Amino acid sequence: MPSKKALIRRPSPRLAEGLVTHIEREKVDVDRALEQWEAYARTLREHGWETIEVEPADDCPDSVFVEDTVVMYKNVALITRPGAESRREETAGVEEAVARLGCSVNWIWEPGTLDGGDVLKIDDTIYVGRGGRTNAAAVRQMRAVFEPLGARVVPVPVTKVLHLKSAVTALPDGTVIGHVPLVDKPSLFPRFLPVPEEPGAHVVLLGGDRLLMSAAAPKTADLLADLGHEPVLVDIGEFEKLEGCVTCLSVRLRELYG
Ligand SMILES: NC(=O)NCCC[C@H](N)C(=O)O
Repeated sequence: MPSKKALIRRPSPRLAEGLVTHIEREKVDVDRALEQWEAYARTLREHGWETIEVEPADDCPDSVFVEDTVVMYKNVALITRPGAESRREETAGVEEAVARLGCSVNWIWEPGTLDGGDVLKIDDTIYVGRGGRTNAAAVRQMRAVFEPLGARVVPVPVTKVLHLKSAVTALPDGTVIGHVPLVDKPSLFPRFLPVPEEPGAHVVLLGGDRLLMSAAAPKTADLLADLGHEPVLVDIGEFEKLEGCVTCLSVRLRELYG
């Protein structure tokens, strides 16, 4: 049954200690981040999404990036085992939240490691980035969980950025978009549209033609608007300093029952 709920998680007061892997560390303004997070959540609600706050994890600096802790397919939640050890404690609160919503719950087990940011779903195709955070054992485990439900799991290499979805996401019609210098192999995707800015590669589908995007990608917003989409821009600059993007601040639950 279609549902429009989105998990979000309030930033930790320790946000500024979050991990940085592929970019230079910059000072994060935690108060500003909180304002940006509130505006992000408000935007989801303004576009018809009921936001559900996962219990905050104040000791986990990266916990606001809730997308990395769970992957949804239909009403089945796969609780991840994050590739960075410092993020492993984030999953407990998320597991509780999805169980309370009536999802079936599965887990990635050791030696598997998986970050939700490495998972891009386009209908029943689930692309998984095999990069710094996600390993082959997790790809096999994900196959075992989701393929019996009708999915096809397609692993793709990720070497230039933190996560697959740091490099590419998909438009409502399934076209994959990405900033070419950061995409390992654009030809792996059946339809690929290059975008001119790195943050332009990240869209969250709000419904209809509406695309939630970073305000840091104005040229891409113009390009996509010119193609008939409706960009909705949010400033998430403090999270971008920690390699976050619009996708990682929420998990949309689109097929819950009851
Ligand atoms: N899915 C995402 O894009 N997550 C961003 C995670 C950023 C965080 N600082 C990390 O390195 O894990």
